[in-house]
Amino acid sequence: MTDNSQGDAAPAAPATRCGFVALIGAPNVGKSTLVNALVGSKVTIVSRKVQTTRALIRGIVIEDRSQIILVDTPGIFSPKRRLDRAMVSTAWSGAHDADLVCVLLDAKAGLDEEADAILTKLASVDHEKILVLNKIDLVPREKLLALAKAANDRLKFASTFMVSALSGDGVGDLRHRLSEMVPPGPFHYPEDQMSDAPMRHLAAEITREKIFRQLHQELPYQSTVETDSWTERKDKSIRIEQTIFVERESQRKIVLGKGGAAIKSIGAEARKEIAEIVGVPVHLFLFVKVRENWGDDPDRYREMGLEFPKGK
Ligand SMILES: Nc1nc2c(ncn2[C@@H]2O[C@H](COP(=O)(O)OP(=O)(O)OP(=O)(O)O)[C@@H](O)[C@H]2O)c(=O)[nH]1
Repeated sequence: MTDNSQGDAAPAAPATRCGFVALIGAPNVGKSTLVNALVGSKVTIVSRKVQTTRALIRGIVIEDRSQIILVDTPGIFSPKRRLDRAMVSTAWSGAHDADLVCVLLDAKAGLDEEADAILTKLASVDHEKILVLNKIDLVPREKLLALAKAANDRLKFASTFMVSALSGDGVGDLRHRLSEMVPPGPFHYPEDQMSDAPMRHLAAEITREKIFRQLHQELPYQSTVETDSWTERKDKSIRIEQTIFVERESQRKIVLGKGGAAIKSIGAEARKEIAEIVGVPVHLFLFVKVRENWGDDPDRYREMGLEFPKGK
């Protein structure tokens, strides 16, 4: 890693920043509207269909020299059924993995039961948190100040923003603050891949899930999947190439299966699910590669949207 902050060598280019920001809020607080306002028209947002099933990238913002990757945390509500509880715990783990947490409250609804449950739960998340009061166009100023104070009394927030995602009011300030708060580091997504990035990432997640479902008893370590290319063809179908990385030759054989049976079935399931989401036919090509020590490579963790465990 290079350090541009000291030394008297030639002046370095200003350092970049990049980080994952988890958006947390009860249903209907305006998350989608805010993502659209933050991102602008640059990046296509992942289909709404998949929001309820897994945490995923909602949009990528470039501000100054920072790349801000907005991640969704689906299903943050008071879970009643067991299945819902499992889903919510996945969502919260998304919050733990992110670099920053952005908590959205509906200013009109105030600190209702759902908002209260979220604030309680957030007490166990160590990352810096930003409070965003949305829909300020619907609420008189005094009420906003009282709500900001009440929420800050409940939980320590690094900053509080009052915005209207719908009108765009206050959104620029929020974007700027996020760009300052994400940690220093290289962009995770090259700028020429940004518009595909959410879909590439989601497609890799889907394949990873299929591998896990089919092979978790045989594969002791988690493999990692990367989408190498995503090309739209003339007939509107999409050609996707992915590489599955494993650590040993023996694991490669497991992923391939007898006569390629395992990879064929993983590919068929993943292809079907990706095609359902994108709504056009998909041609999926999977490759399996042995890459020793990928578990020690910070980039692989980033691909998975995880923090590289420090100090090891
Ligand atoms: N008046 C007003 N309405 C808003 C604002 N932001 C969002 N809304 C409305 O609130 C409703 C819910 O917004 P969504 O962005 O779909 O909220 P969400 O449920 O958090 O998003 P998802 O979880 O992605 O479905 C929509 O009708 C929006 O138009 C705002 O700043 N002001």
